[in-house]
Amino acid sequence: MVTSSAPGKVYLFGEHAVVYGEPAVPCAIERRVHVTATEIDEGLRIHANDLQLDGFTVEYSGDGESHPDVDVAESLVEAGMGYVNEAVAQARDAADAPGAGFEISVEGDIPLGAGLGSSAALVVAAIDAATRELGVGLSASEIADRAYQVEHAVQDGQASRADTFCSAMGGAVRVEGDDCRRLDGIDTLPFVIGYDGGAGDTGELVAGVRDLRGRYDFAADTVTAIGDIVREGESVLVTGDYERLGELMDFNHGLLSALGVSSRSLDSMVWAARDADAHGAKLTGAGGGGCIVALDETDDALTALKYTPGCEDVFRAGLDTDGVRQE
Ligand SMILES: Nc1ncnc2c1ncn2[C@@H]1O[C@H](COP(=O)(O)OP(=O)(O)OP(=O)(O)O)[C@@H](O)[C@H]1O
Ligand SMILES: C[C@@](O)(CCO)CC(=O)[O-]
Ligand SMILES: [Mg+2]
Repeated sequence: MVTSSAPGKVYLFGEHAVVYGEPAVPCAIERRVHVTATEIDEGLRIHANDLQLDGFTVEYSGDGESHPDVDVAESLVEAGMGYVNEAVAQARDAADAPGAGFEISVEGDIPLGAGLGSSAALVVAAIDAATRELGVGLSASEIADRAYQVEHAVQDGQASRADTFCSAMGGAVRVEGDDCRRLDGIDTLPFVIGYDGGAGDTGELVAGVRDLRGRYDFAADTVTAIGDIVREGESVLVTGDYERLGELMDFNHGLLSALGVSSRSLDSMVWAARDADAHGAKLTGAGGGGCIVALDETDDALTALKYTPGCEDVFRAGLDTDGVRQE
């Protein structure tokens, strides 16, 4: 039995634009998904207590047998389990063990579908745990690459390498197309996260931006301008100037808003953080609902968000310099 964990992430800058080849800077945070893999004779059994579909906790046997605890459409369960199914397929491939059976247990403290990269953390940890269980040790970058193939497949081709690379490597990273690297020397960033309790549909939101970008040159220019913010931001990041980083985060949020991926609750959390004198605040991830990230080393934004209508949870999440690891 092997347990591995991998971190979630926030985007300091660059989500959505990264899908069109602009650079992005995601940062791993101290919230993780833990996956335990145990080799069994055949098939795949998954325990995922954090995942609720129509109010039912999921216990799933991927070998075609319906499990009695599940009373929702099998197709819904299949969709929910797609990440684990594909991660296990990658592990079987890496170990050259196509028939290996697994029992997989998943638990984490990253809200699902909220822009904090729970899917990437799940896939990265699952590939690591399942390959180690089969006696194969992949490097973090090999895991990142296989995890990207999984996100790409499950999300119908709508995925960048950003979430999976960041989760596998930890720390602050820079992703531009296939060029992925860790940004050295960034050990701490004062992230405060506000969560509206909701979720956005990543595929739909990415498709919406793609449509706008196709219809209006100024929408395409907006995507390029986000890339410009990232290029500016990465040079500011090494100076540790939070005031300017925050200013660029605010700008980035404005452009994401213009692209139609913010929401009333995300905007109101962003404004609550700014009113409390955070250096800056923006939505993180695909948007539509979920989380914002503010930069604030005081407790002011944290306190303000606690009392902001529409903000269900608020927490500090330090930069996690560790990526995937065996527990
Ligand atoms: N702890 C978990 N247990 C079971 N499934 C999980 C868990 N964490 C993530 N998942 C899977 O990942 C899906 C959420 O992935 P999705 O990409 O929509 O959101 P996210 O990764 O949290 O946010 P984003 O991609 O915007 O950063 C869940 O619906 C589920 O299938
Ligand atoms: C919206 C997006 O840029 C980030 C989602 O966390 C999509 C992706 O990069 O795969
Ligand atoms: Mg995801």
